[in-house]
Amino acid sequence: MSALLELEGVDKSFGALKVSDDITFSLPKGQALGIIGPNGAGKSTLFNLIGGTLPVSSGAIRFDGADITRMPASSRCRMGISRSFQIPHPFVGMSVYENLLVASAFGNADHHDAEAACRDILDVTGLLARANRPAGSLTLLERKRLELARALASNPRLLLLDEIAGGLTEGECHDLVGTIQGIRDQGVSIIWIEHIVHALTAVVERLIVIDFGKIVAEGAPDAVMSDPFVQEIYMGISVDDDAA
Ligand SMILES: Nc1ncnc2c1ncn2[C@@H]1O[C@H](COP(=O)(O)OP(=O)(O)OP(=O)(O)O)[C@@H](O)[C@H]1O
Repeated sequence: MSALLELEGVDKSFGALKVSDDITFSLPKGQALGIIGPNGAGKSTLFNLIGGTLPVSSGAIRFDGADITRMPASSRCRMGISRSFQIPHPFVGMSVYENLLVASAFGNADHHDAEAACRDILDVTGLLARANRPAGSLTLLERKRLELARALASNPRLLLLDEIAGGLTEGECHDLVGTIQGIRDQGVSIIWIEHIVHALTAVVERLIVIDFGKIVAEGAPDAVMSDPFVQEIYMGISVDDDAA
Protein backbone atom coordinates (compact mmCIF):
# COMPACT_ATOMS: atom_id res chain seq x y z
CA MET A 1 0.00 0.00 0.00
CA SER A 2 1.51 3.39 -0.96
CA ALA A 3 1.96 6.12 1.62
CA LEU A 4 -0.48 9.02 1.75
CA LEU A 5 1.46 10.93 4.40
CA GLU A 6 5.14 10.71 5.28
CA LEU A 7 6.98 12.56 8.05
CA GLU A 8 10.74 12.36 8.06
CA GLY A 9 12.85 13.63 10.96
CA VAL A 10 10.34 16.35 11.88
CA ASP A 11 11.47 18.64 14.70
CA LYS A 12 9.62 21.57 16.26
CA SER A 13 10.95 23.83 18.99
CA PHE A 14 9.41 26.77 20.80
CA GLY A 15 12.54 28.58 21.97
CA ALA A 16 14.44 26.07 24.10
CA LEU A 17 11.45 23.71 24.35
CA LYS A 18 11.59 20.87 21.81
CA VAL A 19 8.00 19.75 21.29
CA SER A 20 8.47 17.45 18.28
CA ASP A 21 11.67 15.46 18.26
CA ASP A 22 12.72 13.55 15.15
CA ILE A 23 9.20 12.38 14.29
CA THR A 24 9.28 9.85 11.47
CA PHE A 25 6.32 7.76 10.34
CA SER A 26 4.21 7.09 7.30
CA LEU A 27 0.49 6.54 6.86
CA PRO A 28 -0.57 4.15 4.09
CA LYS A 29 -3.58 5.21 2.00
CA GLY A 30 -6.82 4.19 3.69
CA GLN A 31 -5.27 3.51 7.10
CA ALA A 32 -6.66 4.76 10.42
CA LEU A 33 -3.89 5.63 12.87
CA GLY A 34 -4.30 6.58 16.53
CA ILE A 35 -1.97 8.87 18.50
CA ILE A 36 -1.89 8.79 22.27
CA GLY A 37 0.40 10.30 24.87
CA PRO A 38 0.32 12.27 28.12
CA ASN A 39 -0.91 15.88 28.27
CA GLY A 40 1.65 18.23 26.76
CA ALA A 41 3.45 15.42 24.88
CA GLY A 42 3.23 17.32 21.58
CA LYS A 43 0.29 15.61 19.88
CA SER A 44 -1.71 18.70 18.82
CA THR A 45 1.52 20.37 17.75
CA LEU A 46 2.06 17.47 15.38
CA PHE A 47 -1.35 18.15 13.81
CA ASN A 48 -0.42 21.83 13.47
CA LEU A 49 2.75 20.79 11.63
CA ILE A 50 0.92 18.33 9.33
CA GLY A 51 -1.90 20.81 8.67
CA GLY A 52 0.51 23.68 8.09
CA THR A 53 -0.66 26.08 10.81
CA LEU A 54 2.86 25.85 12.29
CA PRO A 55 6.13 25.61 10.34
CA VAL A 56 8.52 22.74 11.15
CA SER A 57 11.90 23.66 12.62
CA SER A 58 13.47 20.92 10.48
CA GLY A 59 12.54 17.73 8.68
CA ALA A 60 10.18 16.97 5.79
CA ILE A 61 6.48 16.26 5.28
CA ARG A 62 5.17 14.64 2.10
CA PHE A 63 1.54 14.15 1.07
CA ASP A 64 0.73 11.74 -1.72
CA GLY A 65 4.35 11.97 -2.84
CA ALA A 66 4.48 15.80 -2.93
CA ASP A 67 6.75 17.78 -0.59
CA ILE A 68 4.36 19.98 1.42
CA THR A 69 6.85 20.98 4.14
CA ARG A 70 6.68 24.71 3.30
CA MET A 71 3.17 24.76 1.84
CA PRO A 72 0.56 27.04 3.50
CA ALA A 73 -2.34 25.47 5.41
CA SER A 74 -4.92 26.59 2.84
CA SER A 75 -3.10 24.74 0.03
CA ARG A 76 -2.76 21.61 2.18
CA CYS A 77 -6.49 21.76 2.85
CA ARG A 78 -7.20 21.96 -0.88
CA MET A 79 -4.88 18.99 -1.46
CA GLY A 80 -7.06 16.96 0.91
CA ILE A 81 -5.76 17.44 4.48
CA SER A 82 -8.52 18.48 6.85
CA ARG A 83 -8.76 18.61 10.64
CA SER A 84 -11.07 19.01 13.55
CA PHE A 85 -10.01 21.08 16.54
CA GLN A 86 -10.00 20.02 20.20
CA ILE A 87 -12.27 22.96 21.08
CA PRO A 88 -14.95 23.51 18.41
CA HIS A 89 -15.21 27.11 17.19
CA PRO A 90 -18.08 27.15 14.68
CA PHE A 91 -19.52 30.40 13.30
CA VAL A 92 -22.09 30.53 16.11
CA GLY A 93 -24.46 33.01 14.45
CA MET A 94 -24.68 30.97 11.25
CA SER A 95 -26.78 27.86 10.79
CA VAL A 96 -25.24 24.39 10.85
CA TYR A 97 -25.77 24.13 7.10
CA GLU A 98 -24.17 27.54 6.44
CA ASN A 99 -21.16 26.48 8.51
CA LEU A 100 -20.72 23.52 6.17
CA LEU A 101 -21.12 25.61 3.03
CA VAL A 102 -18.34 27.94 4.22
CA ALA A 103 -16.02 25.01 4.88
CA SER A 104 -16.90 23.46 1.54
CA ALA A 105 -16.29 26.70 -0.37
CA PHE A 106 -12.93 27.19 1.35
CA GLY A 107 -11.51 23.72 1.00
CA ASN A 108 -13.14 22.50 -2.14
CA ALA A 109 -13.08 25.21 -4.80
CA ASP A 110 -13.88 22.81 -7.66
CA HIS A 111 -16.99 21.42 -6.04
CA HIS A 112 -19.86 21.48 -8.57
CA ASP A 113 -22.62 20.55 -6.19
CA ALA A 114 -21.60 21.79 -2.76
CA GLU A 115 -25.18 22.01 -1.50
CA ALA A 116 -25.91 18.34 -2.19
CA ALA A 117 -22.53 17.31 -0.75
CA CYS A 118 -23.23 19.30 2.44
CA ARG A 119 -26.63 17.64 2.79
CA ASP A 120 -24.96 14.23 2.51
CA ILE A 121 -22.43 15.19 5.17
CA LEU A 122 -25.18 16.41 7.49
CA ASP A 123 -26.81 13.02 7.04
CA VAL A 124 -23.59 11.04 7.64
CA THR A 125 -22.77 13.05 10.76
CA GLY A 126 -26.31 12.86 12.18
CA LEU A 127 -26.96 16.61 11.90
CA LEU A 128 -29.66 16.71 9.23
CA ALA A 129 -32.40 17.55 11.75
CA ARG A 130 -30.25 20.42 13.05
CA ALA A 131 -29.38 21.89 9.63
CA ASN A 132 -31.22 25.19 10.14
CA ARG A 133 -30.36 25.71 13.79
CA PRO A 134 -27.78 28.35 14.72
CA ALA A 135 -24.48 26.57 15.46
CA GLY A 136 -24.36 28.45 18.77
CA SER A 137 -27.44 26.56 20.00
CA LEU A 138 -25.92 23.06 19.61
CA THR A 139 -25.12 20.68 22.48
CA LEU A 140 -21.52 19.53 23.02
CA LEU A 141 -22.08 16.30 21.06
CA GLU A 142 -23.69 18.24 18.22
CA ARG A 143 -20.79 20.72 18.20
CA LYS A 144 -18.37 17.80 17.97
CA ARG A 145 -20.43 16.40 15.10
CA LEU A 146 -20.38 19.80 13.41
CA GLU A 147 -16.60 19.93 13.86
CA LEU A 148 -16.39 16.57 12.09
CA ALA A 149 -18.86 17.69 9.41
CA ARG A 150 -16.89 20.89 8.73
CA ALA A 151 -13.72 18.83 8.32
CA LEU A 152 -15.51 16.50 5.89
CA ALA A 153 -16.93 19.39 3.86
CA SER A 154 -13.57 20.04 2.24
CA ASN A 155 -13.66 16.48 0.87
CA PRO A 156 -10.52 15.25 2.68
CA ARG A 157 -8.32 12.34 1.78
CA LEU A 158 -6.68 12.68 5.21
CA LEU A 159 -8.81 13.54 8.23
CA LEU A 160 -7.03 14.69 11.40
CA LEU A 161 -9.24 14.33 14.48
CA ASP A 162 -8.05 16.08 17.65
CA GLU A 163 -9.73 14.65 20.78
CA ILE A 164 -13.14 14.68 19.19
CA ALA A 165 -14.61 12.30 21.79
CA GLY A 166 -13.46 14.36 24.80
CA GLY A 167 -16.25 15.39 27.19
CA LEU A 168 -18.92 13.10 25.70
CA THR A 169 -20.97 10.58 27.65
CA GLU A 170 -20.28 6.88 27.05
CA GLY A 171 -23.38 6.58 24.82
CA GLU A 172 -22.53 9.72 22.82
CA CYS A 173 -18.97 8.48 22.42
CA HIS A 174 -20.23 5.12 21.14
CA ASP A 175 -22.42 6.86 18.53
CA LEU A 176 -19.58 9.11 17.40
CA VAL A 177 -17.27 6.09 17.03
CA GLY A 178 -19.88 4.51 14.72
CA THR A 179 -19.88 7.66 12.59
CA ILE A 180 -16.08 7.74 12.37
CA GLN A 181 -15.97 4.02 11.49
CA GLY A 182 -18.36 4.80 8.60
CA ILE A 183 -16.05 7.57 7.34
CA ARG A 184 -13.04 5.22 7.59
CA ASP A 185 -14.92 2.52 5.70
CA GLN A 186 -15.47 4.95 2.82
CA GLY A 187 -11.68 5.03 2.36
CA VAL A 188 -10.78 8.31 4.10
CA SER A 189 -7.41 7.99 5.85
CA ILE A 190 -7.59 9.09 9.48
CA ILE A 191 -5.17 10.15 12.18
CA TRP A 192 -6.98 10.45 15.50
CA ILE A 193 -5.52 11.90 18.70
CA GLU A 194 -7.61 10.69 21.61
CA HIS A 195 -7.35 10.06 25.35
CA ILE A 196 -10.40 7.75 25.32
CA VAL A 197 -8.45 4.68 24.29
CA HIS A 198 -11.36 2.25 23.86
CA ALA A 199 -12.98 4.66 21.38
CA LEU A 200 -9.72 4.99 19.50
CA THR A 201 -8.99 1.28 19.31
CA ALA A 202 -12.49 0.62 17.93
CA VAL A 203 -11.46 2.58 14.85
CA VAL A 204 -7.69 2.49 14.31
CA GLU A 205 -5.48 -0.31 13.01
CA ARG A 206 -2.27 1.15 14.40
CA LEU A 207 -1.20 3.26 17.37
CA ILE A 208 1.67 5.66 17.91
CA VAL A 209 2.61 6.78 21.42
CA ILE A 210 4.28 10.18 21.88
CA ASP A 211 6.06 11.26 25.03
CA PHE A 212 8.10 14.46 25.36
CA GLY A 213 7.79 15.01 21.61
CA LYS A 214 9.23 11.61 20.63
CA ILE A 215 7.61 8.47 19.25
CA VAL A 216 8.21 5.96 22.03
CA ALA A 217 6.03 3.05 20.83
CA GLU A 218 4.25 2.09 17.63
CA GLY A 219 2.31 -0.92 16.40
CA ALA A 220 -0.97 -2.83 16.59
CA PRO A 221 -3.24 -1.34 19.31
CA ASP A 222 -3.33 -4.46 21.52
CA ALA A 223 0.44 -4.88 21.47
CA VAL A 224 1.05 -1.18 22.17
CA MET A 225 -1.47 -0.96 25.02
CA SER A 226 -0.08 -4.07 26.72
CA ASP A 227 3.51 -2.79 26.51
CA PRO A 228 4.59 -2.19 30.17
CA PHE A 229 6.53 0.92 29.16
CA VAL A 230 3.42 2.45 27.57
CA GLN A 231 1.33 1.56 30.62
CA GLU A 232 3.88 3.27 32.83
CA ILE A 233 4.13 6.55 30.92
CA TYR A 234 0.53 6.77 29.80
CA MET A 235 -1.54 5.23 32.55
CA GLY A 236 0.80 5.78 35.47
CA ILE A 237 1.10 2.05 36.14
CA SER A 238 4.60 1.50 37.41
CA VAL A 239 6.28 -1.56 35.91
CA ASP A 240 7.90 -2.24 39.31
CA ASP A 241 4.58 -1.90 41.20
CA ASP A 242 2.95 -4.24 38.74
CA ALA A 243 5.63 -6.87 39.21
CA ALA A 244 5.48 -6.62 43.04
N1 LIG B 1 2.65 28.17 20.28
C1 LIG B 1 3.30 27.66 21.33
N2 LIG B 1 4.27 28.35 21.95
C2 LIG B 1 4.95 27.82 22.99
N3 LIG B 1 4.74 26.59 23.51
C3 LIG B 1 3.77 25.86 22.93
C4 LIG B 1 3.00 26.34 21.82
N4 LIG B 1 2.12 25.38 21.45
C5 LIG B 1 2.32 24.34 22.29
N5 LIG B 1 3.30 24.64 23.17
C6 LIG B 1 3.82 23.75 24.21
O1 LIG B 1 4.18 22.54 23.56
C7 LIG B 1 3.92 21.44 24.41
C8 LIG B 1 3.09 20.44 23.67
O2 LIG B 1 1.78 20.98 23.49
P1 LIG B 1 0.65 20.19 22.68
O3 LIG B 1 -0.58 21.02 22.75
O4 LIG B 1 1.16 19.79 21.35
O5 LIG B 1 0.50 18.88 23.60
P2 LIG B 1 -0.62 17.75 23.55
O6 LIG B 1 0.12 16.45 23.58
O7 LIG B 1 -1.55 17.97 22.42
O8 LIG B 1 -1.37 17.96 24.94
P3 LIG B 1 -2.92 17.68 25.35
O9 LIG B 1 -3.09 16.20 25.40
O10 LIG B 1 -3.01 18.31 26.71
O11 LIG B 1 -3.79 18.36 24.34
C9 LIG B 1 3.28 21.99 25.67
O12 LIG B 1 4.31 22.14 26.66
C10 LIG B 1 2.75 23.35 25.24
O13 LIG B 1 2.70 24.24 26.31
